[in-house]
Formats: sequence, C-alpha cells, structure tokens
Amino acid sequence: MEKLFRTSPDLKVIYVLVRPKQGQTLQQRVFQILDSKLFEKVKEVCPNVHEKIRAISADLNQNDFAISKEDMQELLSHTNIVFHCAATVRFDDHLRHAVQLNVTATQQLLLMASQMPKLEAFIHISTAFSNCNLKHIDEVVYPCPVEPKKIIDSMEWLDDAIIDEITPKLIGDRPNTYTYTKALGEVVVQQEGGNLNIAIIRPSIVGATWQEPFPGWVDNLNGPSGLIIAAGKGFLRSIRATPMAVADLIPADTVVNLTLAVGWYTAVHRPKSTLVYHCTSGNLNPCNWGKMGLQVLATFEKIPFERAFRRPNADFTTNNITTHYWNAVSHRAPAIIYDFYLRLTGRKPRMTKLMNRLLRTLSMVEYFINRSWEWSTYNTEMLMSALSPEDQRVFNFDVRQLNWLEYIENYVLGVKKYLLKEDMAGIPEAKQHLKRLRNIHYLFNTALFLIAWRLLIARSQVARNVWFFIVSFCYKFLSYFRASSTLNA
Ligand SMILES: CCCCCCCCCCCCCCCCCCCCCCCC(=O)SCCNC(=O)CCNC(=O)[C@H](O)C(C)(C)COP(=O)(O)OP(=O)(O)OC[C@H]1O[C@@H](n2cnc3c(N)ncnc32)[C@H](O)[C@@H]1OP(=O)(O)O
Ligand SMILES: NC(=O)C1=CN([C@@H]2O[C@H](COP(=O)(O)OP(=O)(O)OC[C@H]3O[C@@H](n4cnc5c(N)ncnc54)[C@H](OP(=O)(O)O)[C@@H]3O)[C@@H](O)[C@H]2O)C=CC1
Repeated sequence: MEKLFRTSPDLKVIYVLVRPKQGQTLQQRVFQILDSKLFEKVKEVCPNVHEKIRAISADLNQNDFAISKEDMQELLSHTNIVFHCAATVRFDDHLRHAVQLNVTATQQLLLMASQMPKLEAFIHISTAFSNCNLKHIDEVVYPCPVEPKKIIDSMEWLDDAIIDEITPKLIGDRPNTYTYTKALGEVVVQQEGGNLNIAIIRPSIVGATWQEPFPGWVDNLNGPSGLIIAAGKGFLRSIRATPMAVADLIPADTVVNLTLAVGWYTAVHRPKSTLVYHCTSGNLNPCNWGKMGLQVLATFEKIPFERAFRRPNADFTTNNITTHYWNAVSHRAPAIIYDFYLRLTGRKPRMTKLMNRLLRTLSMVEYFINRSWEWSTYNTEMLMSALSPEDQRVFNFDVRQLNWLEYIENYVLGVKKYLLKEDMAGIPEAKQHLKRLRNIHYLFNTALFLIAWRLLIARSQVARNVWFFIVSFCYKFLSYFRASSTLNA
C-alpha cells in the first residue's frame, strides 16, 4: 500500500480485507499502520491517504469471508486488481487450518474474482519454498500427488485425529504444513483461474527493507527477524546451520517492487498462461549463512540491544551431537540457573519456558538453513527487461545491486528500532551492560575453575603434585626476577 500510494497518488481507492484483532476495530488497525513512520513519505505526496483506504471486514476462515452484502457488492463492482497475500505462515499449523487459509480461501477468492467485471489482474503471493522438496525449482506450477479439491473435501469430514495421522503422509518430503498448503494453493490458482489474468509470485525469505521507504524497516518476527532478536539478547548461543548454505533472503521492498511490476505486466500484456515469478537472491547475488551470521554478530558490537540476558555470542553447529551438547550447556542450563535465581528472589520463573520456545523455533527452521536451492529466474529477468528505464529505477527488483554487509547491518538496526522499539540514545548504557555481563562471565568461569581445581586437589595425589610443581615454579621464577632486578639496580 505504501509504495502504491507513493508512486501513484492518483489512485482512487485500495480495499483491504482486514479482521478485527486484539480489541482493535478494523479502522483502528488500518489507521495505526497509516500513522506509523512507514507512511511518513506517503503523506507528503498523498495527504488524504486515510480517505483512500477502505477497510473491509473479512475473515478468511468463514464462508464468503463473512463479508457483508453491501461490501461484497462494492468490492465486486469496483476492483481492478487483486493482490492475494493473506495466509497462515506458521510452520506448525494444523493441516485443517492451513488448508482453510492457504487453499480453500484462495479458491473462494478466485471465485469472487471471477465475478469482478473490471478485474485486470489477479496476483497470488506464494513462497519459493512451496516446492522445497526439489533441489532445482523452475518457474512453473508443479502438480501435487493428491488433488487440492480432494484435500479440501476431505477436511470437511475427517476428524482431527485422523488428519493428524495422515498429515505426514500427505506432506511427504516437505518439512511442514505451510509449504505443503502453499503448493496446493498454487495448483488451485492454476486449475481454477478460469479466464482470469493470473500471475504467481514466489518470494524466498523476506527480510527488512533494503532502500524504501527507508532501509531496515521490519514489522514481524517471521524468517530471521525473531532469531536476530534471540541472538542479540544473548538467548540464542548456537544454531544448527550449514555456514556455506545459501541464505536466500530477499528484502521486503524488492518483493513489493516486483509484485507491482508483475501487476502491471499481467494487466497490460495479458500473458496466455499463468506466469510464475521467482523473487529470490541466490542465483543473482548469493550470500551464505556464515557470512550473514558473522555480520549480524559484528553489528551487535556496534549497535547492541538493551538489557541482554547474556553477551551475544552465537555459533553454528553442524551435527546432532554438538547441537544437543550446546543446547544442554548453553541454552537449557543457563535458563534453569536463572529460573532458580528468580525463584530464590521471589519472582516467577520464565526463562525455561522461553528457552523451550526458542529451541522449538530452531528445530523448525533447521530444514531451511542446512540446504541450498536453485531457483530459475527467467520470467523475473524477462520482466526486468520489459520495464522502461524509469520504471526499472522506480520499481527496482535487481538484487545484483544489493550490498549484503550493508543490508544486514541495516536489518539489525531496523530490528532494534522498529521491532524492539529501542532508542539509539540507549546504546552507551547497552554497551556498559554488556561489559558488566563480560566481567560476570569471567568471574563465574574463574570461580568455577577454582572450585573444580580445589575439589581435584582434595581427591588426587597427581593433582596435588602438579599444583606443588606450579606453585614452586612460580616462586622460583619470582625470586630469580627479583634477584636479577636488584643486581641491575
Ligand atoms: C559464525 C557465526 C554464527 C553466528 C550466528 C548468529 C545468529 C544470527 C541470527 C541469524 C539467524 C538466521 C536464521 C534464519 C532463519 C531462517 C528461517 C527460514 C524460514 C524460511 C521459510 C520460508 C519463508 C516463507 O515462505 S514464510 C514465512 C515463514 N514463516 C515464519 O517465519 C513463521 C514461523 N513461525 C512459526 O511457525 C511459529 O511462530 C513458531 C512455530 C516458530 C512458534 O510457535 P509458538 O506457538 O511457540 O509461538 P507463537 O504463538 O507463534 O508466538 C509466541 C511468541 O513468540 C513470538 N514469536 C513468534 N515467532 C517467533 C520467532 N520466529 N522468533 C521469536 N519469537 C517469535 C510471538 O510474537 C509471541 O510472542 P508473545 O509476546 O507471546 O506474543
Ligand atoms: N515472510 C516470509 O518470509 C515470506 C512470506 N511469504 C508469503 O507472503 C505472504 C505474507 O506473509 P507475511 O507477511 O510473512 O505473514 P503475515 O502473517 O504477517 O501475513 C499474513 C496476513 O494474512 C492475514 N490473515 C491470516 N489469517 C487471516 C484470516 N483468517 N482472515 C483474514 N486475514 C488473515 C494476516 O492478518 P492479521 O494481521 O489479522 O493476522 C496477515 O496480515 C504470505 O502469503 C506468505 O506465504 C512468502 C515467502 C516468504
């Protein structure tokens, strides 16, 4: 919406389907977004932006999205272009819910779109990982072994227990219900698009903005953002990842630019078949998890997060044994010790729960950070060459120009500012806090070493001999040093 208003101030209206949430009405939710820093530039070119957004109450879990008759009438008669982004993106969602959101709702939206007389294009947002069971992925819709229609029907009469049982068989070699249902959603789009003018966009891992409206903007914990927080606050100490695997991140503004360009191309050129566009970075400008991780850590040195639990010092592990070892030593043990301290001081323990949640998240993303994929980008490159030089500049989605180190630094800064809502003025105090944590760390390790050594000396003659040898060696060395300095004087 931000980019559309900024580049097309003459635009009449954008209808957004929204559900009320957390005690906020639709209008409040939309106005909260419009009043955020993200929309500051828009307001300069389009001061009446509030009047150009029509929030329509809709819930994708309901029949006809529970849209009122009047709203439906207005939507059907006025819409020129549909951008379908809503989805459940939870990796662990129950199959019934994931099918409802990512498949059935897509089918219903297509039905609605077929009744829109002024519709020029229908743009469906999928994910580059919808076919992550393949290594090389082309810009085509791949068939699914079981027809989406059969899956939709079966969800109506199967009970939860049976669905739980068949889920692993249905998702096959995909890692979760999210990627599986996004793949089904694509097949539905292709099979039930009828005469509509449709395109599918497949972004990889969406990160903070690169340039627009300003670098580093991010507003959710999806993808790496949540884990950057966990690392910066010192909770995340080790992560099972392959440093050389490609980190196929794509900035949010790049996805937006490509989406708008696809909207234009689909409406104006009306391709005969449904085109799929990969919005990925790996084949044009690859970055790997090792490089990304190091830059994230380097940025924490310059711009630390406030009130960290421990000093940020995460590392990659590459096998099961080391992963279990570091999970026990660096994740679970400090959480148990801290909770013990909280209990002793009369407070409610919370660290073990938080750590368990983090470990669960890590286990879910492991699949994606230990493999590399190749996505072909012929359609995306074709689109780039179809744009005028001016549009190539305004709707830039050429990731070859992206400087990863600069991007990652801005990403971490954006996480601090826009997700954690921390003030830059707090950086000196955050650095002091990290120094205190470092001193506590040294003190703790020294105390631990001395206790262990004392116990060893009490129990072992060999340890006592070694200790005697070290002490007498130090004494002799000091005596020699003192004698030689007296002679020199
Ligand atoms: C050599 C040096 C090495 C140095 C290492 C340095 C490390 C630096 C960090 C870099 C890490 C890089 C890791 C990259 C990870 C990449 C992920 C790749 C994913 C690719 C997928 C494909 C992309 C897509 O197509 S779509 C979008 C992907 N979807 C998601 O990302 C959603 C994932 N989330 C979930 O599925 C769930 O939230 C789940 C299962 C993780 C957690 O579920 P749970 O029920 O436990 O919690 P919630 O109810 O969801 O939330 C509770 C609570 O937690 C907050 N939260 C939610 N998500 C996250 C998160 N990802 N991280 C942290 N916290 C999260 C949420 O806001 C809630 O907070 P409340 O305060 O309780 O409200
Ligand atoms: N993040 C990523 O890395 C990637 C995302 N994608 C795709 O991009 C799209 C957006 O994802 P992302 O922004 O990350 O995820 P979000 O969860 O932030 O966005 C999903 C949107 O869908 C809406 N939604 C979910 N359920 C319903 C419902 N029952 N009724 C109405 N609206 C609903 C949500 O509304 P509400 O705000 O009310 O919850 C939310 O605005 C998805 O299609 C996803 O598959 C693709 C590749 C990568």
